Amino acid sequence: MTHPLLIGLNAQQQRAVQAIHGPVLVLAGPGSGKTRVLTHRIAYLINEVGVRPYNILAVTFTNKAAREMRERLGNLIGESRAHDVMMGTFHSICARWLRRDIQHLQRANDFVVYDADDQQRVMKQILRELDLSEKQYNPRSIHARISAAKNEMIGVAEFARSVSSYFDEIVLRCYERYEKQLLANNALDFDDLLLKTVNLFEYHLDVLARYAERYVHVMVDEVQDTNRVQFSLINQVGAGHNNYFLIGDIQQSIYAWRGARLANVREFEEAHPDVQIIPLEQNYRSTQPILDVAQSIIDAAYDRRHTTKIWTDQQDGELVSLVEAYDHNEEARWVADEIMRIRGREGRSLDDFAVMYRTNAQSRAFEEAMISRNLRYRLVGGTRFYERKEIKDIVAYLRIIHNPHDEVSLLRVINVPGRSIGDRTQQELLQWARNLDVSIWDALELLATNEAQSPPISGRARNAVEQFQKLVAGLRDLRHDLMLGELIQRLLERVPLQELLVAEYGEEEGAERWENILELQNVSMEYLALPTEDQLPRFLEEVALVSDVDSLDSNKEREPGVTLITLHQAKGLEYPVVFLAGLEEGLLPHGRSVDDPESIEEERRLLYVGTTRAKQRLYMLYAFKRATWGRTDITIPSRFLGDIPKDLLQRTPTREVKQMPVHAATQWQSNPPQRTRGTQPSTSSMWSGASGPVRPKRPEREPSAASYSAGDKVRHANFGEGVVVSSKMVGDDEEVTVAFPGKGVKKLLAAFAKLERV
Ligand SMILES: Nc1ncnc2c1ncn2[C@@H]1O[C@H](COP(=O)(O)OP(=O)(O)OP(=O)(O)O)[C@@H](O)[C@H]1O
Ligand SMILES: [Mg+2]
Repeated sequence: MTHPLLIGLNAQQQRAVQAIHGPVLVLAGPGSGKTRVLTHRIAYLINEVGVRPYNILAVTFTNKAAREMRERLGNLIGESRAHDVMMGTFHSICARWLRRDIQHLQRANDFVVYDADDQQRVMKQILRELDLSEKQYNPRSIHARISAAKNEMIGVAEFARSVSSYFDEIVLRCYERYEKQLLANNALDFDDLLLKTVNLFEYHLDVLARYAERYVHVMVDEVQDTNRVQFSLINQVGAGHNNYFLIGDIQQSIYAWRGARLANVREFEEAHPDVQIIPLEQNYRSTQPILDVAQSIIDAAYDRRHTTKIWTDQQDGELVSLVEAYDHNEEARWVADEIMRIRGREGRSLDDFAVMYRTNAQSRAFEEAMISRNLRYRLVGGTRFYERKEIKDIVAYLRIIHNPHDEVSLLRVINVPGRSIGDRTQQELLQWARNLDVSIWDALELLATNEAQSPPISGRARNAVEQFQKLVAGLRDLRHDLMLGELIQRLLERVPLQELLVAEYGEEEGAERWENILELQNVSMEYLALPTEDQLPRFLEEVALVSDVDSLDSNKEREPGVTLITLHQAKGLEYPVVFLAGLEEGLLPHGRSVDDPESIEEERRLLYVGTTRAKQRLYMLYAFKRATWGRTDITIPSRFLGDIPKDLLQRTPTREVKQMPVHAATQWQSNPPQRTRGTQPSTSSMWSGASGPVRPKRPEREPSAASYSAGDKVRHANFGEGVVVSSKMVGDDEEVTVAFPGKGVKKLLAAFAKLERV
């Protein structure tokens, strides 16, 4: 009889679930159920084999994936058991291990994790200290070099040995200081989380033994995108029981630029000759026409050693559409209109749609098009909640309450709200602390206890600094005894942030930002189940680790919306209807990669990943003209489009193109695009659409007239009833100013505010 946990799996998938001893590698194409198998396998191990959840380690690519997996697992075997499985990204798992064991590396357990923004602040401070100009030495590039070194497990000493250019010399000096600064602040950056864990295991075999014994099963999703340090971790922790379950797809490797190594998989096979390799061949996600297009893109790859064939029994389905728009604005408008058309026809939820693109900057046109049509959307990777200034301020306070030696956070809020501790005072304090070789916090304590000899500041500034020290020390005293929510409450009572926000941003924006802070209170509720003293550290850890994709479902009771997402972030996800936008030379493949055949191939795989996200309908778009870097240029369609046989695509004209005398598609039919390999395709041999007749520039759409006028009565979901004061068109949208009795005057965008007339 089939075990319940094997129902809904095909024979190959069942085999993968039941292969529970020794190393197992599942390398299979997109949509073949790898992630589903991983989830079922965990459930099977627990329910059927009797493995304790505590003994299972499962690594996912994003926190969102981990959450989803935990939820599905909860449905299969019950929430409490699912909860005990160690599941998360490499970063979140390492953070938890280090929290427990970093003292073996002579570091304190109350470390803070610096996110990208904090890392930049440190870098900038270092450039200042080294008297290097930010203009000449981009802090971001220097940090990227340091990060790449860390991912290759190259420390300062080893880096020093390999310095071969003047730039490296500069990076080395910054690297040294950067490490020192992080140590002094008791902070770890993202890369440290992995590197320090590998170090911990390398130098302390007794600690490693504990973990290696605990994790009887080690499972990793998206293994093709692991870098060197991540793979070392897998090998270290898995060595105890040798039960590895690694799944991935070589053709979907798209993170080489972040240090991902395909060689990891090959080396794993070499190191484990007994590895079982299980293929999965049936695709359950996409229709045949979509898979055919995907296959043709990947079949043209240089390296075809790993090409896996996938098949589906969903033979029917629409041909993939190829759409040429006039420019990026029309591209966006056309997509938005098409979403409305499909919705009208098929009654789909907005959740069914995703627009994918190569670069974040491409999102703007789509956002505008969605807003003007009143289509709700979710932008993945925009300004995230935790990157908003007011939230970062509160989090910085919470971090110094947790670890006052975190100087980045301390300097961030020492003068928030304004306490007359200006830049000069801060620099003097910093200098003084450096001379005494103590942290700024230690220096503040010396001041407060009057033990300081020749302190650098006096009078009002000193008084203000002492007040600040008292404030933080007072909150620190409470940190073990108060729930996270209560602690935030106390902080807000003592630091008048609400007034500050109103003073700084005005009534409306101030109120909006204050609401964000209140939202943080809601977040704190999620930690209620933890012991009081664990709530703050766990919260801080998770704040630092939320990745872009996680903002997808930050709001639990969210309303449906179109997803706007970059191709890199779309990995592992699926949507019924997908629009791939901007398939042009310079965007995909990206301009940065055109000189390097390896990078071109990675761009090809990126398109493959995008194509295989679609379940039922796929659109591939490019624009005839595009504005980039402030210039509008005529584009060349992506060379990858030339690899798709023309009978697999249907040309879908945009409204405007339809009126053209010479239709691009007709020329194309008689003049198919050439296959291009590694060379810049010439316009003439490619799409006639791009080189076709000169098209008239179409006027922008007439802005429509405002629909509200002064005196109209309206109702808003949060603010209640109000009276329209004025209304005007801003771009495509209507900005309505409404007076709500008792709530004040608000400026609202009609497309968002969902006002009801009363
Ligand atoms: N045996 C099956 N029967 C029905 N549906 C399945 C089966 N296996 C997988 N699916 C469904 O197919 C879709 C793709 O599965 P999944 O996301 O696990 O694929 P994947 O191999 O991880 O893809 P990717 O490489 O894109 O990460 C999911 O919606 C999943 O629920
Ligand atoms: Mg998957």
